[in-house]
Amino acid sequence: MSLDHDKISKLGEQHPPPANHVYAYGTAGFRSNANVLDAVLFRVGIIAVFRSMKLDGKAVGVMITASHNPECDNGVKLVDPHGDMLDPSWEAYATALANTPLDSLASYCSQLANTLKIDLTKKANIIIARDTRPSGDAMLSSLNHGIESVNNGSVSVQDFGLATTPALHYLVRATNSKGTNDDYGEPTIQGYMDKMVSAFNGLVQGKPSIAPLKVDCANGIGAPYIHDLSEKLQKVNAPLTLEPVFDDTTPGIGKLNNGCGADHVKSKQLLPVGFTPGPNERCASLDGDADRIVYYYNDQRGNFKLLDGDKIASLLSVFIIDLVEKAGLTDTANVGVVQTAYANGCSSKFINAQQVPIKCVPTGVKHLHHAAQQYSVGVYFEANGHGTVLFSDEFINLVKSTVPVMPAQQTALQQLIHLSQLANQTVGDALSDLLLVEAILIQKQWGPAEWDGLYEDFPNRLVKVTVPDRTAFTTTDAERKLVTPADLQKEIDGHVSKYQDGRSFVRPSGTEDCVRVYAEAQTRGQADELAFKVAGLIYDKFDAMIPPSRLYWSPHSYQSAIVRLCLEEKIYSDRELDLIQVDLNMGDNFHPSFLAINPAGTLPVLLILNQ
Ligand SMILES: CC(=O)N[C@H]1[C@@H](OP(=O)(O)O)O[C@H](CO)[C@@H](O)[C@@H]1O
Ligand SMILES: [Mg+2]
Repeated sequence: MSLDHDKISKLGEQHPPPANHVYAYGTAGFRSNANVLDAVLFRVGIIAVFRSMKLDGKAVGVMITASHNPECDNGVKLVDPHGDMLDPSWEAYATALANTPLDSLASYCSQLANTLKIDLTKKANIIIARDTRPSGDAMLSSLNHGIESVNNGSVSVQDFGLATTPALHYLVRATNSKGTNDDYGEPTIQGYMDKMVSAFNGLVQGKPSIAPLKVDCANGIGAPYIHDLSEKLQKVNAPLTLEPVFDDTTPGIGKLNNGCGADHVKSKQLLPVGFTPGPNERCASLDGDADRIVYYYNDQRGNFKLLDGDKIASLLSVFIIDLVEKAGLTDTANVGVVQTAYANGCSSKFINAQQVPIKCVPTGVKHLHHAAQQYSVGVYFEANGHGTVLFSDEFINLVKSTVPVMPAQQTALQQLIHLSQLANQTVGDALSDLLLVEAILIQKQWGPAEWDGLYEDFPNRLVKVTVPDRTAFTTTDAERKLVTPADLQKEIDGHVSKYQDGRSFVRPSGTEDCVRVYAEAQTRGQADELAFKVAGLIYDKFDAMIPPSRLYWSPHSYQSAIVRLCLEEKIYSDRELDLIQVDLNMGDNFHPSFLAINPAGTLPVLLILNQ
């Protein structure tokens, strides 16, 4: 059987790629402004069918989302039959197909099917979902056209409409495992919710309730899910009440992720705009597709305190180790935590002190997920709040086959089973993580301050630097050290050595055209200063490529670098800037200053000194 070239060409012509646009299937699939994605969606439809045919008709997932990005963006990523990310070897095929010119599209499809040895007579099953973005409908229709263009009559499509990313991952795994020994659950949204609620209930039954949790839904798809979850918890009299805020999902009014959501809170280290929780009130923020969550609260003195992915991982690992010990499995099971270079140094110290091994891997969920699979119980979290807990089959079998000798051991064994059913086994999941955290807080009867008291974070700063060519930056040691540009690492180390507990690294972003600079140190001022000094090194190196400055004075090279950064990212009007007072104690010429960061939250755009 061969492909119908006419059909592919005719349908493909309705979705022409824009001129001179190069696409890449990155860490988060294809992602950019929605207005250049039409052709990509069409081609992803083709790849999805091929992938499913190649895997004997097992369901593969397609999620249309741009997560925490602004509402005008969109994106698409593929989910493999087990519910995890697309096999990396296929990322290259997806990239190649997305960049194929229209006139060779049909022939390239045949070539690809040939290379991949795809039996074109096979069935294919595609499961689709999308987030609340206004461009979602058009994206969906391009995707369906792509699927149709290679439909041999045995392609089935299940469209779940608006859904969160982790729900889609669940649906794919549940669909493929239905009726097997490895049944993951009912392949419906209802089944997804019910599985979590029932596992949560198992963990908290009979416990006294704790204060309500305010949940910032980023004005995204998480909103209806949190409302639904809240009703379900009420129905079963769970000791937890959810209070959704930022839950307006009206498309096209620009509210999605705007001044709210997990990315805003984590990267700006600020509350959602206009949100004023009372002292010690526990709050959480989801991102636009509800696969990330961060917690926070204002302490008694009104200081904003962030409980990010590292704090969540720490809470989970403390709880899990205790359960494993009570279950009598410490000698047979290995519990481990997987982090990236962005994990706060204090979290790593804390986790190590609990005798839990930590593995540091490169940024990107696929790396964390893979590393966590090596443990009996693998807790993985990116600092930005994306993560989950994976339980190996061997460990679950061990728990099920262990005969308890004491009631406390029996309880611990049962709780481990509930935990394994509550934690999403396919991908980071804001709802499942929320319930995991809440179950632990309920068990411990802790408020946010007690949880926060596990350890105190080092202040840290993340800035992004636009460079002419980010591929000039290569790294080693799980991205913590630069290999190229030559000698830059030595210069970074030189700066770092001047700070007590200082740490800083530079790596090229996998999702944006920039390099990221991370720094942490003992005080906020030192962390900022170190980040800017390292950012300055990069600017000084690439001096010639930076547009001429028309701004301010520059007594020190790195400072001029910061000022020049403004031009790259354009100057925003005063009203758009968030002014944060920082104490930049950088030598005699410097005085307490104001640092302004742009609305994206990462880049310093203006330093007003001598105020
Ligand atoms: C510092 C940071 O938060 N980086 C994010 C970001 O990757 P970059 O490669 O840094 O652009 O997007 C990834 C995909 O969403 C996410 O996995 C990762 O944590
Ligand atoms: Mg997301």
